[in-house]
Amino acid sequence: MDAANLSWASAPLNRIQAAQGRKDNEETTQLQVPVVDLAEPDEVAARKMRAACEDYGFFYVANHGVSQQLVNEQFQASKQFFTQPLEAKLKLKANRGNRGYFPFGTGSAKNPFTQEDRKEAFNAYGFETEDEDEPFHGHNKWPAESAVPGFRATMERYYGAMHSVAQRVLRLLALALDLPAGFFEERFSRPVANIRAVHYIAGQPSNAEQGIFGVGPHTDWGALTILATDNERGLQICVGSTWIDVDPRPGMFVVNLGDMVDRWTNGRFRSTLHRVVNTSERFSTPFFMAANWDAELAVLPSCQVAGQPVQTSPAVTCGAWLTMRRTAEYDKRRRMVEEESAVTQQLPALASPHIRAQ
Ligand SMILES: O=C(O)CCC(=O)C(=O)O
Ligand SMILES: [Fe+2]
Repeated sequence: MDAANLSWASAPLNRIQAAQGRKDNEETTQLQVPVVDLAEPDEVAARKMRAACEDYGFFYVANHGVSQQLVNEQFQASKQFFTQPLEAKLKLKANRGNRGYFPFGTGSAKNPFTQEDRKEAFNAYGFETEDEDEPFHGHNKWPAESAVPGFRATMERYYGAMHSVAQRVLRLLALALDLPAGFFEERFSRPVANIRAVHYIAGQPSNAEQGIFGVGPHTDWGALTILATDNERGLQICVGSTWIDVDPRPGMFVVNLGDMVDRWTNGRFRSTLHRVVNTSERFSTPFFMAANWDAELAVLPSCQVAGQPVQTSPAVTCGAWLTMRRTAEYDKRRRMVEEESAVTQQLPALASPHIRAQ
């Protein structure tokens, strides 16, 4: 390992501290999640992605190739879905497969230390199986075509577009790690991936001091998340001990890394704690992509650095990791989370004591 490789472990904090101390026209420069322009040559985009992944675990993507019309149609479809009477939505209530409808206040909080999230949501995956007992497997639960015309077709089209963006991001991510561009292809040949339409309810604003959130502080379980939001603010990420806003930017998506990339890279590329503090009604649609169900989450050889501890225990598969994170969520089994979860590793960084107090 050369000196340049050895320095990556301390690079993120150094860079962020430098950014915090910098003055620009007498005003302190605000920390800003960087933009990666997907139309730039691979080596340029990969270099920017590398810095963003080390410093923030978050970046915007511009020139991603998805039309604004499809993004708008998707939000229209999502609104139509949530406008249905609760009774109709409850017929699609999600079960073990994590597919279908998640009503407001029914245990969908991802962080066992906060109150339930102030949102309702709908999940559909890019694959279906006959096995309804296995977590994350089974059939999607679409509403009848007559109930929400065009919903399924629009969401499936949107899923396809997100999958294409994700594949481009994965190639750049491999280059950013000095690996061949196709390195991740095999691990994502049958990804556990889904779109999640989310509705943060009107009249249910967050209150961070009271531990009330649209989505409580959490890390994402998978490898990559590609997020579209409406124009309402709300997303915040934890950098050092500060929460910074990641506001909507026209024509761009927000991409963040999940726990799987954090594990593969031994923490070099971060799965960053984030939350939603919304003040009014808000719609967002994350696309979550985890690896193949049986992909191993062992640290990549190129990310094992002499002198750095390696996250080895236990070596898990993608499916085991997802199942464990979900079990921790639903059962609120704190000990399991404390032992295993990146959420807990980052919790001491939180400013508000209320979050842990419950
Ligand atoms: O709605 C957002 O802005 C982010 C949602 C999120 O972080 C999640 O669902 O994992
Ligand atoms: Fe998230």
